[in-house]
Amino acid sequence: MSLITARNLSVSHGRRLVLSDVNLTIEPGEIVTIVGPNGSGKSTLLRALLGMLRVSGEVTKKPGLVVGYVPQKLALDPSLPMPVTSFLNLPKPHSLAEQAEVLRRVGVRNVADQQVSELSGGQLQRVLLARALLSKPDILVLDEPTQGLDQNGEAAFYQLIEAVRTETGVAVLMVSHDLHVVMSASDRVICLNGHVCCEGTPHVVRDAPEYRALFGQGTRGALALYQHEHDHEHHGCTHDHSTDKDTANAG
Ligand SMILES: Nc1ncnc2c1ncn2[C@@H]1O[C@H](COP(=O)(O)OP(=O)(O)OP(=O)(O)O)[C@@H](O)[C@H]1O
Repeated sequence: MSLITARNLSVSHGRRLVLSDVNLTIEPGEIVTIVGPNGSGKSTLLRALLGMLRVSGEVTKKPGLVVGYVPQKLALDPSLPMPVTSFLNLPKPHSLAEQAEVLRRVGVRNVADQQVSELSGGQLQRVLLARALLSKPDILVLDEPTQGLDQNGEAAFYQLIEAVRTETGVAVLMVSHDLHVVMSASDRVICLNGHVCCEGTPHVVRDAPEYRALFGQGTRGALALYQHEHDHEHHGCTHDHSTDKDTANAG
């Protein structure tokens, strides 16, 4: 059974239609990335899929689905002492051994006693990932998890995500406002601009006219940083939105 299915999903903020008629499914173990310009509705789509917004259409989740959410930013008061080990116990306590194992897994084994507010950007993202993994999720949901990291940091983070997926079989749904390296770490990319412009494997989307109208070809170089081998079937783009080019804005 699919983990999450959206059918004819539309979302309005006030009177403004932000997402219209989105159809998608997330299957167990796959890495799906949503790309699109600023304001194209990526975060709205995530929140709608997570049941945080009123929508029209239908969102179905596998019964008992466990979601590990990795936020874009952490809203912690920096003046409050919060060692990593306490942070990992929110909302549910975990043994020190479990914590040590998951910190090791995400490549920050020595930060347990540090203050969360003193972590570097890359360390913090890994700690947020560790916390999400402690819930043993069926799906990790990440909203622009590498904001503020440089391109190498970004590539390393997505390689880690892929390694975790391979080890645990967790599905991954990520949002990015740009192509960068994230796309090549994905099995499937959904290009969003208020609606699904095109979707498919990274290469299919990269070559799709709808995608190029939004992003041009300037991000090709970043793809070379990290290539992911695809040995499964390619999905074609679903429909032609050549008129999108008139309103395209690379943000
Ligand atoms: N709570 C809200 N109330 C009103 N409008 C909103 C709200 N949240 C988002 N919007 C609007 O909905 C549109 C889509 O926003 P959303 O945050 O989903 O885009 P995004 O693709 O994630 O953008 P970015 O790449 O800049 O993060 C934007 O025009 C935004 O201004």
